[in-house]
Amino acid sequence: MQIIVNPEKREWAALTARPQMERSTIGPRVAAILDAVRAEGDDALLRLTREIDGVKLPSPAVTADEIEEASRLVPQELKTAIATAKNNIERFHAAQQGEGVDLETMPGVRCVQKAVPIRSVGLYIPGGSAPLFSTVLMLAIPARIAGCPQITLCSPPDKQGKLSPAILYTAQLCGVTHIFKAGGAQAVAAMAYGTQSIPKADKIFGPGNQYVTEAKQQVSQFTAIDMPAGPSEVLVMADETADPAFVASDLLSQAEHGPDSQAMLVASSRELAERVVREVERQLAELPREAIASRALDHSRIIVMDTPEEMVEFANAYATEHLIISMDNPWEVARRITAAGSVFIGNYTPESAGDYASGTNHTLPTYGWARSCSGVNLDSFMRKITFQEITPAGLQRIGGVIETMAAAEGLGAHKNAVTLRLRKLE
Ligand SMILES: NC(=O)c1ccc[n+]([C@@H]2O[C@H](COP(=O)([O-])OP(=O)(O)OC[C@H]3O[C@@H](n4cnc5c(N)ncnc54)[C@H](O)[C@@H]3O)[C@@H](O)[C@H]2O)c1
Ligand SMILES: N[C@H](CO)Cc1c[nH]c[nH+]1
Ligand SMILES: [Zn+2]
Repeated sequence: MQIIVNPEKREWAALTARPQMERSTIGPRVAAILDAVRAEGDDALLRLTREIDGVKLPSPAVTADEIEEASRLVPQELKTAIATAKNNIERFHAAQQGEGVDLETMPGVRCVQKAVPIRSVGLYIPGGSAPLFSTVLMLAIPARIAGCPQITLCSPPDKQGKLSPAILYTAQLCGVTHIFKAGGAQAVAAMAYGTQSIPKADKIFGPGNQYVTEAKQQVSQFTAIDMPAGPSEVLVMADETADPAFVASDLLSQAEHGPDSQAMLVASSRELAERVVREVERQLAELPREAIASRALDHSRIIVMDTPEEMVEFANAYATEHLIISMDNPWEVARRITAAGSVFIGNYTPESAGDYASGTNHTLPTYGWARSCSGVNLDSFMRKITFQEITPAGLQRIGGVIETMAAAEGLGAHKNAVTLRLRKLE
């Protein structure tokens, strides 16, 4: 990892840049996939699955036998761990349920806001380089709590044409209603437009690689999406109170997701930075996904900054998916964070706790989208509808305001809609 000491402000734009595939390459490739699935439905989906994922399927649907077999194949220890994680994620997301709003803004003028679930949601579960069954928990649990009646899941099949037993088991456990073997941009297209087998979703959720993320952004003209949740990234802020081995393990835990992941360290001294580098090298050599992680580290960076204020400013400028604060008085530092997907406080809060089991959601904005987007949460699966009712006395109170404003905008019909009613009340 490259160490940069006290960079000038003008260098920050380059230092906060993400490794991205050329949009001019990936954009047209994804657009062609979307067009094919839109035009030909299941035929294109199965053809693309054969060409890209290298497996010939008779149908994208998962059978009842496959689901039953999956439950037998998942070891009890994993089922117990999934149950604990599910409980924590359910508790954190159920606690996000609001009371709704029902109040009189003026006597006789009642305004109500009510959350209603999205009818049909599509969940993308990554499975290219690792089947992320934990993502099923992160998406299906809030969808169920929100009350979404139709929950469709797509995930890429392996070379034997199967989904991982852990994905199938977790999907069943969390109340997913339709499960399909489809990955990448073609799966996003199938959920966006619907095919003969796959129901059209009103909103598509889930993380994925650059093809999946680009596809979600392209279909967002037709179907809502959660947010761009692309290749994983982490930024660790560390001072002399940090443990270099812990910091290295957190950087590597995101680097191992994919070659286009990015792990950033903002350190308070060069000495700390060098200790972390030594730890990264030591731990990396022992990782099963060493090759993937080391490619991600090629475009990862260590920035050394003199003051905590500068470190905070840089973290906010980077707007990372995951932010770890391994610094003295971490909550005080966290108070000044204005852009991050999810924040991990102190030396004993590894980022992987949020990936799996603490209760927070791991589907989070990447590429700096944390400046304007939230991660997936209960609200993501709802729409808020407003209602209003005005009594005759209420209209007599507010009517003049509406008439004056409508007249000032030159909209006579708007004004009349009030005037006619007020006359009737005279
Ligand atoms: N931001 C988040 O919240 C979050 C959460 C979890 C995972 N992730 C990220 O999700 C990603 C998972 O990626 P993955 O690749 O393992 O699985 P994936 O399921 O996202 O992508 C696999 C699919 O990509 C498609 N694909 C691959 N190469 C292609 C090509 N050349 N042309 C067209 N399509 C192609 C294939 O259809 C394949 O099925 C990682 O980058 C990880 O960091 C992000
Ligand atoms: N870190 C990923 C989000 O960027 C989520 C994940 C799932 N499994 C392991 N990690
Ligand atoms: Zn992770």
